[in-house]
Amino acid sequence: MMSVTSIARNKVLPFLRKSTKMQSTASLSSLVKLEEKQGYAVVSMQKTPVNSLSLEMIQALSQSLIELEKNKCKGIILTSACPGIFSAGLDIREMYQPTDDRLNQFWSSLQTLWLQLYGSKMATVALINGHAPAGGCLLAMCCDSRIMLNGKSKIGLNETKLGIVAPSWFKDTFVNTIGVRQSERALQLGSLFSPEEALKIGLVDKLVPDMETATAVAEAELKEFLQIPGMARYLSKMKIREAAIKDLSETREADLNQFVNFAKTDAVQKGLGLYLQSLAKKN
Ligand SMILES: CCCC/C=C/CC(=O)SCCNC(=O)CCNC(=O)[C@H](O)C(C)(C)COP(=O)(O)OP(=O)(O)OC[C@H]1O[C@@H](n2cnc3c(N)ncnc32)[C@H](O)[C@@H]1OP(=O)(O)O
Repeated sequence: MMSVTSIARNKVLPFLRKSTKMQSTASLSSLVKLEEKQGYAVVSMQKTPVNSLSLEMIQALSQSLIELEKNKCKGIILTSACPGIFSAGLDIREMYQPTDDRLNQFWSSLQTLWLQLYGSKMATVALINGHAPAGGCLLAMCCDSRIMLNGKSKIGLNETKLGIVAPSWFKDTFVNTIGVRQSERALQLGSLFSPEEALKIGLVDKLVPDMETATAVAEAELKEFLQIPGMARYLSKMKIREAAIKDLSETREADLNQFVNFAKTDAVQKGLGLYLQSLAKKN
């Protein structure tokens, strides 16, 4: 089990051997763990307690994908090392009373991560071993297949419950995954689905009863994708995803401005503040 940086230093993974410039910041490397398997990698988010997607976490994930792709890794299983949580979504503290510079970097890095993961040439399986609200759900939907641990966890785009609006590319990813009607309803209601409900609407592809089974099922799923000739598989995926990817690629600046202006409004700041308080009160 190694961090991005330690893998590069020790030159352990075959697909990381040609590694050149690595993100050297120790804080990034401690957030994502990479494990070598036969021909693929397990990418585990390990930002305790809930894998909230802070700027550093987003950049660590991005850096991991860059290195893996650069070194010809064919597939990944994206999962979490935090018990009961896949990812709590965007780190709300990044959006609450932010500095302009940090907010810009945060959103721009998220755009980059989405473009990388949603358009990845690698085969990608999300092993959703816990809650996956909002940005957590988005990460999972960027993958080619989703295996979810059955139980009490919830998954969905719950942005409206925080008084915020999922941007177009979140919506596009949702629509491409579960269809227009389900997305329209779930986006408005900010629905969070149980694993059984998520399976029913196609938000996840398979449920597993425990982690031992989960790992085996995720590996088998990834291998099924990897058996298909890589270029044919990738270009087929792109036929579904390329319109959304092209759209954000061409409108990044406008999307960034829209997000920054929206996030800084009094109404959004008030809503985020109250939401953070409600999370804190729970404890
Ligand atoms: C215009 C904007 C468009 C972009 C839209 C945004 C997309 C997003 O992703 S917004 C984030 C949405 N996420 C959520 O609504 C999830 C909020 N969290 C939870 O519901 C629960 O924490 C969760 C079910 C994930 C886990 O529950 P527990 O295991 O009971 O943990 P706690 O609730 O006690 O949380 C522990 C600790 O983490 C802090 N936390 C949780 N989520 C976030 C988050 N998203 N960002 C930042 N911090 C988060 C929580 O406050 C606790 O902190 P402490 O009290 O300091 O321990």
